[in-house]
Parts: sequence; structure tokens; C-alpha cells
Amino acid sequence: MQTFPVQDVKHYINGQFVDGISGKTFENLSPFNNKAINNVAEGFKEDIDQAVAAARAAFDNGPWRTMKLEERLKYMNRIADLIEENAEEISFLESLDTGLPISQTKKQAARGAENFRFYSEMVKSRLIGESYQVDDTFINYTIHKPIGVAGLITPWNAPFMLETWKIAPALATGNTCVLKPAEWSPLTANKLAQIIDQSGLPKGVFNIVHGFGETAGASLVAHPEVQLISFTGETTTGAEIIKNGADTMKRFSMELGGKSPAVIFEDADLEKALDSVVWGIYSFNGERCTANSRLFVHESIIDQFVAELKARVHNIKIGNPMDPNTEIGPLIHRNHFNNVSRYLDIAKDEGAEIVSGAIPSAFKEGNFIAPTLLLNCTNDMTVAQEEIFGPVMAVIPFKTEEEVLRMANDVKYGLAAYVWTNDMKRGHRFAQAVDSGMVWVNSQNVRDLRIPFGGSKYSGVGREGGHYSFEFYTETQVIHVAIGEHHIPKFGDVKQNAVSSAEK
Ligand SMILES: NC(=O)C1=CN([C@@H]2O[C@H](COP(=O)(O)OP(=O)(O)OC[C@H]3O[C@@H](n4cnc5c(N)ncnc54)[C@H](O)[C@@H]3O)[C@@H](O)[C@H]2O)C=CC1
Ligand SMILES: O=C(O)/C=C/C=C(\O)C(=O)O
Repeated sequence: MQTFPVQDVKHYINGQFVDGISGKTFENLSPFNNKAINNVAEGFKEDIDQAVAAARAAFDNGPWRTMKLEERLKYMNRIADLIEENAEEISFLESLDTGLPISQTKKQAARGAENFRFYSEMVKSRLIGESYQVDDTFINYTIHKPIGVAGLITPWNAPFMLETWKIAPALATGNTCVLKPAEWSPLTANKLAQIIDQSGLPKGVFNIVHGFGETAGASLVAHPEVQLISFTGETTTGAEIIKNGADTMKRFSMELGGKSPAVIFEDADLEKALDSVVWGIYSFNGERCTANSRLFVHESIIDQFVAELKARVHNIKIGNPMDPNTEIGPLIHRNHFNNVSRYLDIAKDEGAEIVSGAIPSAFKEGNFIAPTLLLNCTNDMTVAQEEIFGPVMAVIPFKTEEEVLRMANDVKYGLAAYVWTNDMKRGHRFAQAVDSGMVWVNSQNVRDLRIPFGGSKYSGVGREGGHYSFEFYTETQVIHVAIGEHHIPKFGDVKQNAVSSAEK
């Protein structure tokens, strides 16, 4: 396969690639062998201050916010074109950095371009206001204005796709932004900065500061000139960010963790359900917020279903992420590998039967966790309640619809749910009763970029996607206009008061 050189990564501030002010860097490690790939500039408050100042100046002084929409959208489409032209390199860098199989990162590179094109279309057709003719003297109308500097904080599990999912609507609506990418996956964010630089986007409109959450991320959240934070990541981090942004009255969009149920009723199309749940838990190496990490199977079909699952698990191709045939690659980082391994120990202690594929010995240097089934689970086990964020699925039998609905909802998260049944009354009934932001009936996680994407309970606050992103990335302003003569009450009117005193 084609390979690409990897350079050290710098911040991108005000249209320049720059070292950090402290001069500090950190090593970026390969998930495949834990060797250093490159060095990355480490950002702190001072770097964030510079990036926010650049974004603020670009917002205040234009021309981004004030340029004709058609012209702004030319930049968006140019960025999409350049992503497509560089798709091979983007997927190479993404797989190198994250361990995600190259067959999957190719799709994510394409999705990055689609995110820019999609929001170009949406902003033209759906960034719309309302108007109310009150009577023949008044009319009111609303407009949606860009807010200012958007702070974007992203995770490592699908970095390029998730970064562009925030940047595209933020820019399309006329904001400027500062991105703080995840420290474990800086490569494609850097490539995106190169692409954006090449597109000729005005200086300061888009900026990146690399570094750690507790320093660079926290400084972005606390910065008084940053009006909003769009965050994707762990629920506990989201809660911390909301607290830290409260003093500066930020608005937040929170896309957080999940522990999503897939429910297989006895009348389901079992072959399709099997394909869907195997893909749903083991794609993205299991590092997927919408993963169906809890599988509920009706007791009458569970033996047959589990036998098929075991066969699939033993057959999944674990390998080098650069191999086009690889289905599962290494986890992002040794710390995350240790965390997932800890959950496998907990599963054993809790009495689950563990079934997993085998990792080829050639891959022992990497952060590989084999695709794993946890059988004989109950919904109250730690491994059925906490987000593991690895290729590990807890399998739980059920007897009745009522029982499985109760178990599906008995979890703190509410991101996604999947239900498989050929009884469509039951399909709709179950989908409407389950506590989650998104439900797929007889389907895997098929994306339609127009839908509101996000979760309920501990899985998130707010929705992004489609026109829902505009509610977050724009300020709605209402303008009341008098178009005819009307009465205005007079207070403290000298003439009127003089007449009244004379009358006394
Ligand atoms: N609901 C959704 O759409 C999605 C949710 N996720 C969730 O993301 C998580 C995995 O990603 P991770 O990178 O481990 O999440 P994380 O929460 O550890 O980090 C995410 C980002 O937040 C930054 N950060 C950490 N502490 C911070 C702080 N105090 N202030 C500001 N920024 C801070 C990190 O540097 C990183 O850029 C999982 O829980 C997963 O479910 C992932 C993808 C999609
Ligand atoms: O499609 C999106 O916008 C986000 C998808 C994120 C996942 O599917 C995930 O991490 O599970």
C-alpha cells in the first residue's frame, strides 16, 4: 500500500504552523507497536490565548462573517475537494495514529468531505428565520447570526470524521474556531490544517492548538472570549467542562458516552441481526460511542444466536490496521488497553463466561484486544453498566418485551438503541419506549446527516446534525419593526403633565 511521510506536528494559529510558546512537545505513539511516530507541540494557556485572539480578530474584522454566503461556501466546497484529493493520505495517517482498520478510515475520510459539502447545502437551504405579521402596524422576524469564537474539543476514536462534523457547521454559519484535538490522535487534525491552509481560508478563521485536556482543553473552556464549546468525549469529562465553562456563560453541546442496547426478538431476521450486531460492536475496534455493547437476545433463540456469534468472533480478522483485509486493529493507547483489560478481569470476577478470538503472536507489541463476548451476563453487572469502549459485548437473555424494555432502560446512558423484530407494531412500540436519542429498527447504525444526532441521560446534552446544529452554532435574534402608526404610552411627558397641573 501507499505510505506517506509523517512530520512533527505544530499548532496552526492565524494561518501559520507554529511551535508552542513553551517549546514543549510530546511523543505520539503507534497503537500497533507502541513506538513513537512523531513529536507534537504541547499547547498551554498562552497558546490558547493566541489562537483565541486570532479567531476573535478574524471574527470581528471579517471578512469571514460578513462575506457573501456564496463566497463563504466556495471555501467550504474547496476544503471538501481537497479532502477528497488527499483521502489516501488522510486514511493512512488515521490508521497509523488510531489503529483503526484502513478499510474503515477510508470511509471516514470520505465522510469528512461529505460533512463540509453537507453543511454548505444545509446553510443555503435550512438556515432560515421566521416572520410574524402581528397586524398592520407591526412585523417581527428572526435572524440567525454567528456567535463568535467556537471552541471545539474532540476525542480520538474517529478523529477526522468527528472534527469535521463540528468544524463544518461552525464555519458554514460564519463563526471562527479553535480546535483542541485529542492528544492521542493529532495526525489527521494536522493534515486538515494543511488542507485548510491550502484552501486559502482567511487567516485566523480556523486554528488548532494541540495538547492535553487538563491544560490546553481546560484553557479553551475557561477563555472568556470563547462563546461556545462543542465537545465529544467521555461523560465525566463533559461534566467537568460544563462546570469549568459556567463562569463565562458558555453554551455547550455535549456528545458523550454510551452503553447502547441491541434487542433481538424471537421473530427477527436473525442473519441480518447477526451481521448488524457484530458490525455494531466490533467496527472502529469497538471504540465507538454508538456501539451495541449490551446485546439482549430472546431466550428461545439465544443458543442458536450465541453459537453463530461465537463462530463470527473466532473468524474476525485481527491484524495490522494498514492491511485492507483487517477487521480489528489495536486499541488507541496502552492506557486504554489496560482499562479494557481491567474490565475483562471484572467480567471474570462477576461470573461472565468469556469467549474471544485469538491475537496472532506477531502482534504482541501492539494494544490488541481480541473481539470478545461476555456470556451469561445480567444487566446489573459492572460490565453491562459501564462503557468499556472496546470490542467487548455483554450478552443477556430475556423472556418478555416488558422485561427487556426495563433492562434496556436500566442504565445511566441513553445514546443509541437497536431493535430487531418482524412485528412492526412491536418495533415502533419498543423504539418509542426506549430511553435513547437514536433508535434503529431492523437496521445497523445507518447515518443520515439530516437527523438530530445525540443522546439523552448521561449520553449528552443537545443535538447536532442537520439543521439542529444551527440552533447551537448561531444566535437567534428577533427584530420587531413598526410599519404603521401606533400608540406609545407617555411617561413623564412635560406637556401632558403641565396641562394636568393647570387643571388642578
Ligand atoms: N456521543 C458521541 O457522539 C460520541 C462520544 N464519544 C465518547 O468519547 C469517549 C472517548 O473519547 P476520549 O478521547 O477518551 O474522551 P475524553 O473525554 O478523555 O477526551 C476527549 C477530549 O477532551 C479533552 N479533555 C479532557 N479533559 C478535559 C478538560 N478537563 N477540559 C477540556 N478538555 C478536556 C481531551 O484532551 C480530548 O481532546 C467515549 O466515552 C465515547 O463514548 C466518542 C465518539 C462519539
Ligand atoms: O456519524 C456521526 O456523526 C458520529 C458517529 C460516531 C459514532 O458512530 C461512534 O463513535 O460510534
